[in-house]
Amino acid sequence: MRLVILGPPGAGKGTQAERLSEKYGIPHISTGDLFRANISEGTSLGVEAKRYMDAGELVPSKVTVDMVRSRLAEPDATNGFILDGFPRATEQADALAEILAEHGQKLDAVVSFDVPEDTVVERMLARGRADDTEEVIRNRLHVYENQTAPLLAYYGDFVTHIDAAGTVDEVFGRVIAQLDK
Ligand SMILES: Nc1ncnc2c1ncn2[C@@H]1O[C@H](COP(=O)(O)OP(=O)(O)O)[C@@H](O)[C@H]1O
Ligand SMILES: [Mg+2]
Repeated sequence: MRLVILGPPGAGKGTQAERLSEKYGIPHISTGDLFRANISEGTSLGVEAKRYMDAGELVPSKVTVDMVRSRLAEPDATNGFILDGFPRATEQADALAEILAEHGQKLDAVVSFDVPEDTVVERMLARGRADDTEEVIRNRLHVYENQTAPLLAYYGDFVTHIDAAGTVDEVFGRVIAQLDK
């Protein structure tokens, strides 16, 4: 299964992607996690990405797409993957379609986690990651509305909408009920 998870920051994409990865035996690929790993390892990609992440801005698509392209070329991703945090802009969605076409593949599903803004802000403040301060959160939500939300129209009827309010177990139940259809 080749799956993309969309939704605002704090919607619970990473949590659910982890569980889906276990259930379906396919890798959870999170661009945010890949950037954070690069930051801890002190790579030049990490140094570049950190500037944008600290401000709640998108890392430039060129470097992001290159990173995803090499990750998807790894053997564990040949039979499927769960993409979390990518694509985050329509040009990234175009790039993803191209990468998949190069492998003779296409997406099986795009799942959108729908959750009210108040809830995501609460969740992020509770999580307290480095980029989870109130000011950066505000900017990330703004960037989400402007650059990422248009992906819902981009994928149109292909999107499966999930109510992402509720407990982790409740949301997981809703996701697999849709995917197992
Ligand atoms: N596809 C992407 N394109 C550009 N920047 C990205 C992308 N994915 C992650 N980032 C950067 O990493 C930050 C954190 O992303 P992420 O961990 O996915 O946040 P969340 O889990 O709250 O949605 C983003 O605010 C952005 O700076
Ligand atoms: Mg996440």
